[in-house]
Amino acid sequence: MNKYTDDSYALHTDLYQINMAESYWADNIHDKKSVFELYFRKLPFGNGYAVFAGLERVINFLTNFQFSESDLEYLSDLGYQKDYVDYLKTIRFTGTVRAMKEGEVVFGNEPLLRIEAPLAEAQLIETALLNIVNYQTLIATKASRIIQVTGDAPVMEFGTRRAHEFDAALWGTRAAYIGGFIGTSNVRAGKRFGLPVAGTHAHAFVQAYRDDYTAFRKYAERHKDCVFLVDTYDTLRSGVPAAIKVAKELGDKINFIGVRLDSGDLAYLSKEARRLLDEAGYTDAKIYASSDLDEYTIMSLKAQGAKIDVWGVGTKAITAFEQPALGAVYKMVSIEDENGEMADTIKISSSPEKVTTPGLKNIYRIINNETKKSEGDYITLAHEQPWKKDELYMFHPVHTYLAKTVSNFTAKDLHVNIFNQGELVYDCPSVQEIQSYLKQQLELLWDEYKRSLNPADYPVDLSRVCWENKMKNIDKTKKHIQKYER
Ligand SMILES: Nc1ncnc2c1ncn2[C@@H]1O[C@H](COP(=O)(O)OP(=O)(O)OP(=O)(O)O)[C@@H](O)[C@H]1O
Ligand SMILES: O=P(O)(O)OC[C@H]1O[C@H](OP(=O)(O)OP(=O)(O)O)[C@H](O)[C@@H]1O
Ligand SMILES: O=C(O)c1cccnc1
Repeated sequence: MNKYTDDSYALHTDLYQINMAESYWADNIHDKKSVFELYFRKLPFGNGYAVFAGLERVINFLTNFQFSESDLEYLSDLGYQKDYVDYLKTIRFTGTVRAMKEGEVVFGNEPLLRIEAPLAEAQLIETALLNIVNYQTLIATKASRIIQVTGDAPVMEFGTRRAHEFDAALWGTRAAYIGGFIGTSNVRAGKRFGLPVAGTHAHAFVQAYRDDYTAFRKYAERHKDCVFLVDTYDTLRSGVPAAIKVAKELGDKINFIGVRLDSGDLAYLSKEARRLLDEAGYTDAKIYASSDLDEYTIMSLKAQGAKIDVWGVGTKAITAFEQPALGAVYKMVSIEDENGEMADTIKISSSPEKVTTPGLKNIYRIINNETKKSEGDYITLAHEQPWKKDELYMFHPVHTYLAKTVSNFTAKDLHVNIFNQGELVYDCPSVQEIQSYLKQQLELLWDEYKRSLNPADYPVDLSRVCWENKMKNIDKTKKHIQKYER
């Protein structure tokens, strides 16, 4: 039996964060002001955009950030000295955070969260923030990708049984809803987040009653809304005819919503099921389909003329099938120097995409006032005021010859204030509001960025000031390092 109570998330971190914080504390630099940014470099699934999710849980985590007595006891047992453990006991999150709203359409190299906090605090929260944002953003993006293919047809989330354990099912379901799914079969997620819950029934129900007709009849005697699963024995000879028979017998006593197909050739079976339902007069009855569906299968089924009205998607959305992780990172961009001034920091790498962009920054979406479409995103140093400019010169930060001048634009600040020196200053919207926010933001994007196959590259540019500052820091840091090279 484990003697420690699992009663906080403060240790939901990598050991090296605790060790680094210990050195900062021992060296008395733990309270130095620092700035970190959380961002990913590459869009997942080859998609043209991603959907930011995870902020609500990040807020919960930071609000409650505190080592519990059992955390401290465990750290003591691991061998950490009493004076350091006593310091950890006092730690709370006292930083300032700006972040994208959940449901924001985001791209590579964009600061999704900007954390200004005492160095030790900023370090101790890194792992949990990445853990939350990486997963939820990945699932919201996968869901949105599926929604781009299904169009107006509703998609239900069915993935809990295949999710990577409880937390992934719960928060993944929420993320899928943000991405555009209309509801979930997970009842706990419904209760917790106010998501619509719905469902049909399983093959076991038909097996329990031995035949389709008896099973559907028993189901209908107790449940008004009926979607009958018709593929347990023989979809077209037994399942669909039994559904029609029960619908006729019970008439207005039930709301015969339709049937669900879960195996076989979904294109053929859906067309035949449609024909049988229409011939029986049930032209409004819906055909649900599930069975390892994802955006590719759905696209193919639509191309085959499948008559499917509602899609049930489980495994491949909740597990982010194809790409198991989003590679978001958390990088220091600025730290207080010996004189109490903020100084830029940079990480240089032989791969250009891994070189960080130094300084406290903001990010804007540049919206063309005539087309109402976005021209691209524009990252500036915090003191810049792009909204005051009449013209903006936007250029690719690596291939700088790719450039354009934009006029008559609105610069929308993509960050909102979340914490101000430890105080929460943001009201989390409901999941329904987040879902509709995403829909509105997608309207700003040309279709070329939204297609699932080979989408166009969306511009994420640095202002000239920000770009020049980055180049200056690369030179300066190289010179500094040369002094230590042998
Ligand atoms: N007409 C179709 N075109 C393309 N893909 C299809 C079509 N019909 C079904 N599929 C997909 O093909 C796969 C078929 O799955 P699989 O062979 O495992 O069996 P199944 O018919 O679903 O039966 P079971 O789940 O009982 O094993 C699923 O991913 C399904 O979504
Ligand atoms: O296919 P997914 O996208 O994951 O959707 C959820 C699946 O869960 C249920 O199947 P079940 O667990 O009974 O097993 P099955 O795959 O054999 O139908 C349901 O009938 C779907 O097939
Ligand atoms: O309600 C359903 O049809 C359902 C729920 C979970 C998994 N598969 C299907």
